[in-house]
Amino acid sequence: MTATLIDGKAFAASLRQRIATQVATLKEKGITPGLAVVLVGEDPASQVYVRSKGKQTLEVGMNSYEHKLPEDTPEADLLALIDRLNNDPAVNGILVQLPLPRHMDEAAVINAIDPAKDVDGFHILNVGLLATGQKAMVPCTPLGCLMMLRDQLGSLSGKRAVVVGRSNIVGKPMAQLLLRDSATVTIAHSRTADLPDLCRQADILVAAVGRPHFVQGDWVKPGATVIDVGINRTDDGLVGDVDFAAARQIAGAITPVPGGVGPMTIACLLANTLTATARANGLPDPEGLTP
Ligand SMILES: NC(=O)C1=CN([C@@H]2O[C@H](COP(=O)(O)OP(=O)(O)OC[C@H]3O[C@@H](n4cnc5c(N)ncnc54)[C@H](OP(=O)(O)O)[C@@H]3O)[C@@H](O)[C@H]2O)C=CC1
Ligand SMILES: Nc1nc(=O)c2c([nH]1)NC[C@@H]1CN(c3ccc(C(=O)N[C@@H](CCC(=O)O)C(=O)O)cc3)C=[N+]21
Repeated sequence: MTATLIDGKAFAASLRQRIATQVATLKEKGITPGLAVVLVGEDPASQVYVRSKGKQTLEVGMNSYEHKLPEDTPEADLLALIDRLNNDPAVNGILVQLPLPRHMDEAAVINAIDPAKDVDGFHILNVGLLATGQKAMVPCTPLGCLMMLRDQLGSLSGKRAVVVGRSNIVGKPMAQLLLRDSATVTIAHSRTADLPDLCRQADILVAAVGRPHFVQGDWVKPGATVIDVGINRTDDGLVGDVDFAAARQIAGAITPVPGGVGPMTIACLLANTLTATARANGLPDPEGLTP
């Protein structure tokens, strides 16, 4: 039996459709959500993401504001731009593309964003709200993974989940969301002992490592749901962190790369922008877009 393919591209398209409908309703009230994306430097991969984010933002009926700054921009200039965006009522969401140039203090920049406009969910206030089970802005990649897992499995309660990777942008918030849904969660990383054995216990296996084909087919529990967050550019094109060809023979369901988590990340960014806009206007959270 080969695994069910979890079609992130189609899931994201239907999510964007729902978002577009809700944006249209807001516009009737005279409210147009606005998303500002800030890119510092010339990284070609980042430019691709920023372009597709901008395009999809417009497609759902939101306003898109792009700010491209040169690589050698002083940190103070970036902080001044963030301050302007924080105070601009047309801007409901702010995303500063990471990684930042080495001369900048990433934490200081992220924490300068108004937490209510922090559509990445990286601000320490949002991290703390998520960790304590309060209403937060939730990081887009883990939120997209959660939506696909719930769609695939229904309840996650009591399932054993292993998250490989402990970054602030993927691994840790993914673990928080799984825990909130009452999965039994283990976070693995580069110092984890017996990683293959640990992975073999997982009903839900999330790979966010940044190494092409790192998770082997025989690390997968038969029937498990495998979420591949990895985006690795190789000579064979874009590949994930999971040996997809081998894993799909064993898993119950698996996300492909491309066409899995990536498109859901961008759709969830639009979802968060809509949520931030609703909250800024004292409206209830949009249906089905928050965890
Ligand atoms: N699809 C999408 O929308 C997105 C995809 N990504 C992709 O996801 C991947 C992960 O991203 P990100 O979390 O930012 O990456 P980081 O580099 O910040 O974190 C990688 C994690 O993997 C762990 N790791 C590295 N080597 C090993 C190993 N040999 N065994 C076990 N664990 C290991 C590291 O452990 P340690 O902490 O011990 O060093 C670290 O916790 C990347 O491919 C990235 O491109 C990222 C964001 C969004
Ligand atoms: N502040 C910030 N927030 C982020 O969310 C953020 C970031 N910085 N820096 C970079 C990473 C990476 N990331 C991706 C988004 C979409 C795809 C995506 O749509 N991928 C397509 C393929 C696109 C292609 O072909 O290159 C897919 O997987 O099908 C991938 C990766 C968001 N990130």
